[in-house]
Amino acid sequence: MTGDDRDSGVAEPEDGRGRPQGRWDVVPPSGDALAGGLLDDLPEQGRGAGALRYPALRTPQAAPRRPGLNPDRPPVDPLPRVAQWSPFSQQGRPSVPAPEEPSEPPPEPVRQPNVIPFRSATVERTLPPRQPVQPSPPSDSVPPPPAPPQDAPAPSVPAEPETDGETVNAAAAAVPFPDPVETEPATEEPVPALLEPAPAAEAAPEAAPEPPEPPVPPVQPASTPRPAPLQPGPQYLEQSAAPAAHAYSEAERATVYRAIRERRDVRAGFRPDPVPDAVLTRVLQAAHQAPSVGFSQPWDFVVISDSEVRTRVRDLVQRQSEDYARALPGARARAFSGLKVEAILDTPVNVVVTVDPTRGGRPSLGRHAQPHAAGYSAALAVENLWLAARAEGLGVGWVSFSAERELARALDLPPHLQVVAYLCVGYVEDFPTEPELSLGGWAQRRPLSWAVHHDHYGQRGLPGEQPTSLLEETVAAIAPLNQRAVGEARDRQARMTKPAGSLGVLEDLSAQLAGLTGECPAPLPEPATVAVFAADHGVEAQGVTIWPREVTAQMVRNFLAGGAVVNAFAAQVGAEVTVVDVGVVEDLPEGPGLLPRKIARGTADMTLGPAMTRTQAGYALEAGIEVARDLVAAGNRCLVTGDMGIANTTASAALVAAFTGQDPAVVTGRGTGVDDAMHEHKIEIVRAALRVNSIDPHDPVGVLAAVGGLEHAALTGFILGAAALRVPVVIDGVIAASAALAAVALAPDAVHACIAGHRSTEPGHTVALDHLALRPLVDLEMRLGEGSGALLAVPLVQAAARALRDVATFDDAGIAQRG
Ligand SMILES: O=C(O)c1ccc[n+]([C@@H]2O[C@H](COP(=O)([O-])O)[C@@H](O)[C@H]2O)c1
Ligand SMILES: Cc1cc2nc[nH]c2cc1C
Repeated sequence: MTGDDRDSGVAEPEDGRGRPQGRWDVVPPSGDALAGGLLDDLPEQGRGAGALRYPALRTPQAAPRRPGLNPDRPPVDPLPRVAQWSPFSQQGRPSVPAPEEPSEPPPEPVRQPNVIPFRSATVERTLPPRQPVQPSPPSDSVPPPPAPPQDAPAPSVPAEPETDGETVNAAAAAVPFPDPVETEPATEEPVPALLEPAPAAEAAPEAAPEPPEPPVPPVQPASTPRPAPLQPGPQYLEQSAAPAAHAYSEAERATVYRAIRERRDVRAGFRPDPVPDAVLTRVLQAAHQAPSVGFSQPWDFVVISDSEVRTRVRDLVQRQSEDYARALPGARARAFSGLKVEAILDTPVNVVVTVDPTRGGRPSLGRHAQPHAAGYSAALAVENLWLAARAEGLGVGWVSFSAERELARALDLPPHLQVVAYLCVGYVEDFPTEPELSLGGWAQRRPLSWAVHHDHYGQRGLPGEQPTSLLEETVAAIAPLNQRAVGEARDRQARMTKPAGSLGVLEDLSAQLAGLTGECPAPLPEPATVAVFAADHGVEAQGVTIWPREVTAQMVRNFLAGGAVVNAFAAQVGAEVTVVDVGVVEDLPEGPGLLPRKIARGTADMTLGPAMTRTQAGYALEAGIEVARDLVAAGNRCLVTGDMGIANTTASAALVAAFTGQDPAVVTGRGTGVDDAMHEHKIEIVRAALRVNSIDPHDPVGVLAAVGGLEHAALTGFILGAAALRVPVVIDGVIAASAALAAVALAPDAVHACIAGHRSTEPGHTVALDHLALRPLVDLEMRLGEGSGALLAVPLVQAAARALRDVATFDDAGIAQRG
């Protein structure tokens, strides 16, 4: 073992299970092998048709291909496309049992009788009928929703409420979400973005008010006659039966929604004017009226104007933000340097909101089961303060760049109090029209529809809409390249100060980026981020790799510690690394950089039956889509695929064979480095898996479930998610390419979002890329995985976009064109 190996904590091939390197003798499929399988005990396993399942995803024959970047490209795949597959279930999502739990035998090869056309009106859903929402009684902790009178017009409410961190549309440059997508014919009409529309014109904030001369209104203003307090009991029930009885007038409701919509986390542009005591008291009163668990009112407000105290806090914050900035990769660091994180000394007053989690002592109604509820209550006080401040024309900035205990000490808080929020409060020159973080492209607002589920998590849709599955919705959003933008790119390339065609493949690439984003030139594909999907494989038991399964978890730890090749290459190209555990057998440490999305503790041995259930494959697909969504909403404009999973080149070979029809001998490679004998054996194992599982390439989810891995399914979702959001996704080696085959089988136009980062030495990779008609950008005889090859291609992708954006035309530069 080398010193490096020891450092990384990665076991060598002969480690752990006493398996000598080069071992190739086969463990024949047997009941014993099954008992040791990794398949989780999900409800439908081997339990027949009545149990929870994902119906087969099938579509009628694909429509003729629409024009892509290269009309001469061979059709990607003759398979019928996508389908109906529903993650809906009446049962909760099963938890992942501990590894030592005995697992059930894997299911029978999945047969799906209930094949239904995609988006057919006749799709049978398991959803119970939606009940009308009853108005809830007012209480201290649940404010009544303002139900509009049935016959009254709806109040002018923007399509979307707001959170902090924030919006999107104001800065077009900050919006990599799908925008104008043209199906033929080309049109200037933008296709609605996946993001919510901009707030209506009426939502535009007024000019910041002059700090008012404080005519001090009463602390409890009573602008409207107060209705008689409701009494509990029958009378109360009667009153609540009339839905509109307690609604505010339309104008009043519009004002409430306006304050919510226009609240901003303000960092800059504060005025020095003092906040009058009466105004500050009103705002604090609003905070103090917040709902709280068990009516415990666990907050205190420390109002700070002393500049010495504020300087102390500012110094703490500065130190933390410098540490944070140092850890950021390229494009993120540049964006962060332009952000103002605090206005501690720029505001006349700071307010610290604290929580006493012990307030009220023992009879802690509501807190006994949910100990965090005290902190949540204090956060509600913060929101009340924020809204009231907005109504008063005061800006508020929440500074969270300081370690809580450090801050508590700096503020001399008693040890039983915790800091919930440090707020900078003052009058402002202006309120930003959109959240500052979205104006700067740091993050984007997630559409409301992403966050609303019905009855069961995963049944998504706005109220009144028919819920759809994430896969269905994602596939439906995938469209061809925008031919207008492609044409503009080609036209511009012809006029750029370079001989025609001299940028070779990069010209195709920049036109693809323009067509994908619907903009010419396309926005620069940065920041880039690599998502490394990690999982284990039951087929590892068949002796198809020289490395023990435990290395998967060990390498994940290495990724998180920053010690792997993916970390080095990501640092080199300024990308962020996110590791996604979709199926590692071991428990992994919680912490930054790891997304815990474990669906099962590895797959079952695919030579004995399906590697996964359809449900597992479906959850993994969804996990991948959600990771893509989250990374794009977090401001990333270039996604990179990564993988880690001992034995996953075997599953990749099986997938490539299944989707391309090639013989296992052609597509099966040596993975991490097997010798001739083990290679022959590996080919036979792939053959066995394809034989045992009845493979129907027209059912991509079925293929993934039969011979794929959890990371393959998640990568498929990741690629589909990127394509739906019209963000480029750089494909790494054979694992990602086999997932791309599944993605393109589900949604043929997904290929337009794909950029082949490199060519791995695995033969199946070349077969897959040829099938997809993708040309790799880098060919360095690499075969590592992790996203390493794709990361090396990221600067090329960015250079292609930059050339189209920055290079002058002959006209601009006053250079005569030949001929
Ligand atoms: O990306 C590739 O083309 C590639 C080629 C060979 C090996 N790998 C990596 O090696 C591991 C699987 O190799 P094996 O031999 O255990 O199947 C897995 O973690 C992959 O990321 C990856
Ligand atoms: C050490 C090691 C590192 C890897 N990275 C991706 N796959 C891998 C497989 C092994 C064995």
